[in-house]
Amino acid sequence: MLALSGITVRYGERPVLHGVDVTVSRGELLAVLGANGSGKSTLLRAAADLVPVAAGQVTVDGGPRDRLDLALVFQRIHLVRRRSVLDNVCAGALGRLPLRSSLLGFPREVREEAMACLERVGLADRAHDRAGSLSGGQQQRVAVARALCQRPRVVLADEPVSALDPAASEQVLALLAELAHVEGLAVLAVLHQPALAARHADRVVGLRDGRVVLDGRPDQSVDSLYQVLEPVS
Ligand SMILES: Nc1ncnc2c1ncn2[C@@H]1O[C@H](COP(=O)(O)OP(=O)(O)OP(=O)(O)O)[C@@H](O)[C@H]1O
Repeated sequence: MLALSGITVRYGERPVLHGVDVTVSRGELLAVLGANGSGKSTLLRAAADLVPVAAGQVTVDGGPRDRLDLALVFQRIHLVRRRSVLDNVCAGALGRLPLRSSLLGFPREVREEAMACLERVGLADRAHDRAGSLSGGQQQRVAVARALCQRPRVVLADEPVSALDPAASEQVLALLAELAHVEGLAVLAVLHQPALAARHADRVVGLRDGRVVLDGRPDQSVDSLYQVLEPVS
């Protein structure tokens, strides 16, 4: 389980998260919704240790978090476009490989594991194509495969479908839900689309001005999910 407890983040003097408590169980896809500036990305960055927290703590399965436990998927897809799809997925394993072996090319076991990750996202047939030749939705699925190849316990996805068309968005969200349900990962995804959250997430957290204002099942009321997105009057 990923547990964020009492997370407070300030940028300069300005508090952006005020003692936020959020948990994501293994096997669960949690969607975080909120208006622009409500603190969603900051929460994800705090979980990933990419921003200093003024107070609170982050644990994974009850212990201190290890960088390798957490795999990140971003809105802007960071693939090496001129390298093969397979090499990009292999890069997910870099954190656990000795530098020498990665400089010499990825070992066979890693390439086999990366291939299995590509099968998982339905792109094994594109393994030897240049990553840059894939569509945006396919590239995001490669980014998910790379995250999987890291063997994480937690996946943190920051607006993973914001740049994708509706069909590709559904595919990527369904894939993230499957990783949670089948692989038993804890998956936290920051989303802007309540309808997508309602269809795919197991639980939804709503943030408003750096505070949790909703935490529940996504089927409770899509209206209440939309209300979270309304700016504070
Ligand atoms: N590096 C930074 N330095 C200073 N202020 C920041 C920084 N990053 C974010 N902020 C501010 O913190 C607040 C929360 O930003 P954050 O990006 O977490 O919100 P968000 O909910 O993810 O927004 P969006 O939906 O627009 O991506 C905003 O007011 C933003 O201006």
